[in-house]
Amino acid sequence: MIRARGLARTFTARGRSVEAVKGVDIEVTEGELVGFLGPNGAGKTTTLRMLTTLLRPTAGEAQVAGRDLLADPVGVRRQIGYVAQGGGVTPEMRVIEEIELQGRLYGMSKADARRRGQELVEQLDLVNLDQRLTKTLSGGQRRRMDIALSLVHDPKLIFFDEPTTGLDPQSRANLWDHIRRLRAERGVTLFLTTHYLDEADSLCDRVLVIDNGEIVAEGTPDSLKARVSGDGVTIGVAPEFVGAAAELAGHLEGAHEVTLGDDVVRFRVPRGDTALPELLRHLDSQGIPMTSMQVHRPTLDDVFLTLTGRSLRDAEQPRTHEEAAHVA
Ligand SMILES: Nc1ncnc2c1ncn2[C@@H]1O[C@H](COP(=O)(O)OP(=O)(O)OP(=O)(O)O)[C@@H](O)[C@H]1O
Repeated sequence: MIRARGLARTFTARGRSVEAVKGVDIEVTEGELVGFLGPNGAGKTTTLRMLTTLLRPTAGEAQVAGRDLLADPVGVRRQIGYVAQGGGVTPEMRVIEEIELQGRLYGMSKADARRRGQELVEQLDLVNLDQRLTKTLSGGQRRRMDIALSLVHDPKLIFFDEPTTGLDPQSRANLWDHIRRLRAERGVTLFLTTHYLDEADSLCDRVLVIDNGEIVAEGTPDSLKARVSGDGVTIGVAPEFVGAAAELAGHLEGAHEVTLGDDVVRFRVPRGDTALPELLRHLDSQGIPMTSMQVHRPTLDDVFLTLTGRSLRDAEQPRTHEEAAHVA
């Protein structure tokens, strides 16, 4: 569905060059739900805008939905849907009118646009909202309408730019359900950007991690997490036993990163669930009581930390609006 090679974009802002995307390769197969994860300013939106023909790459090439991005941008546009961040709608228009208008813009007859509008309001749970003015919709309802708009021409590939940014947890969960259903019921391929770790983890089949314009990792959320060297284990022991307990922990197979606290020992092992009983036996045999234990499975944040030395949360940088305003 998507095959990009060496896709790059450099911006020139006030004589300064910003390499927003530094030659990325992207492969997405039909029916996949792929997440593009990275901190603010990593290059996600720029990549998405290139793949959706809104921005011309400085270098590279891509096939998107079977069309050549550079040679046939109009063909690409016909095949894809794009749900932008806060896409523009007419505030004084009713939801159904907005969707029907979109159908008309795609060349549908009035009757076809009406039929399609009905289908989509049903599909996206907008039936009771279809006569509302678009400006009165809540954030989550608005996102559902944006999705309906992007689906009017029945695209097989849909791009979402940060679909749930700014939504409360309940609306986010609701939107995830809609996104999952889109894939299950319509078999569409989905490519979304996000800086939410939980979104990438629970929604996406596969995740591409981008940092500073480069893809630093890719794989299923589980395989990425498996690359982090093991589970994090924290055990509690009385302060006088910390040294001895750390020594025992350090001898477990594959144990590393052993650190000592006042009354805790932390370490990593390939499998926390099998290492803990073994450690418990060793502690018992030395008469050391364990007061607490915790196994922390690696998260995508641990993946990012391992790859870049920074936490994804710490890596969040405020966007340089000033730069964006001065594109040469
Ligand atoms: N029009 C522009 N002119 C100059 N620099 C730009 C422009 N657009 C983006 N950039 C810069 O390119 C880099 C990547 O930006 P991009 O918007 O692609 O990041 P992002 O990962 O989508 O971030 P966010 O999560 O904030 O949307 C940033 O350093 C940004 O400041």
